[in-house]
Amino acid sequence: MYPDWPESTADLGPLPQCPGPKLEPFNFQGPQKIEFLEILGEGQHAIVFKVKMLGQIYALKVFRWIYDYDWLFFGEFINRQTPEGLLALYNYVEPFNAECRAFGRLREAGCEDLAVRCFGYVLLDEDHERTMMTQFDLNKWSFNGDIEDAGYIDNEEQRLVYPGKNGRPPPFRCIVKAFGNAFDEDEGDVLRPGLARQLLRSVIKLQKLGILDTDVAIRQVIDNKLGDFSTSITLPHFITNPELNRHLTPAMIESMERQTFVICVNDYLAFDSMIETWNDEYGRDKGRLSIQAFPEGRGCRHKPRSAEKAGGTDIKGFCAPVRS
Ligand SMILES: Nc1ncnc2c1ncn2[C@@H]1O[C@H](COP(=O)(O)OP(=O)(O)OP(=O)(O)O)[C@@H](O)[C@H]1O
Repeated sequence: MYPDWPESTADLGPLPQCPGPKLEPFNFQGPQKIEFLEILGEGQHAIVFKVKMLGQIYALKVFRWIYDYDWLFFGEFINRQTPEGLLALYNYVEPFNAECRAFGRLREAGCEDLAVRCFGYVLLDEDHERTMMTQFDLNKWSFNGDIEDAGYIDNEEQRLVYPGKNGRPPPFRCIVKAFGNAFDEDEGDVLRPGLARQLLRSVIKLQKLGILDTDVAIRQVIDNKLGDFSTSITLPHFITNPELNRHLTPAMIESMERQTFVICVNDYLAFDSMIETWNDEYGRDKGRLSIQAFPEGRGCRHKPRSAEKAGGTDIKGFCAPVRS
């Protein structure tokens, strides 16, 4: 299921292998060569390194092996009996694939300037995996599951749950992005009206391009742009096109229709929430912002909707069918 070890660059095709946008491999113009320089940061889904490749500095996002039951909260629907049931989810909602699809859409639409630039994916070869692990004193648990569960060695090693050929653990999946400055209020970065307006315009444009759930938050801003799409939903997707996944029941489909609406609204609520938080923490010293997605902000005074209030389903997931 995970991409297997390529025998040559000819084995590297666009990913993920499902209908919709895809990301091309990074072109090393020869054998893979990566110089790891430092860790830039980490999040739920990945550890991000500053690297040098072909004489240029990039940010290399190395994805964790997120537990399948955590794939956008779809885990409990995984039909483990058939590889096809798993793939129907994996290709769309597993964080590496979700991010490949969003960047693939930006590229095919000629809108790459809307977000942090992406230069393709990389499957780390064995030598580079060894270098990365030893140079930064990482181990297999550093990448297992999400950031909260990563260190618990009593959990199963997700990387081995779906091994490649001959039972070998599959290669690490990475995405190459432009190296930039992460927004940091502690370093004096200020959320100015111009930046706030630009971010709101980006959310609107991303939705028009069929990229939803873009995790709008100030911590995501790199060089004044959004660029973390590891939980995003890019159309066509089984959430909006249930015919793409024949394992869905009518109750799930009904639930997903409602959730699609909630997710679209939530991108804007997240924007208003970001502004409100900024105003609360820095408004007095650095100037209050009045830019809002909804009239009066926060969805006409509605807070982002919680799971139960959204109709018995989780806000980001679609786990519980509304009627069952
Ligand atoms: N292009 C970049 N240039 C510089 N630093 C970066 C870049 N991309 C990511 N980082 C740093 O790495 C951190 C983690 O990256 P990112 O948000 O993409 O990971 P994630 O696991 O998807 O996060 P989340 O938990 O928010 O989903 C960022 O907060 C930022 O500090």
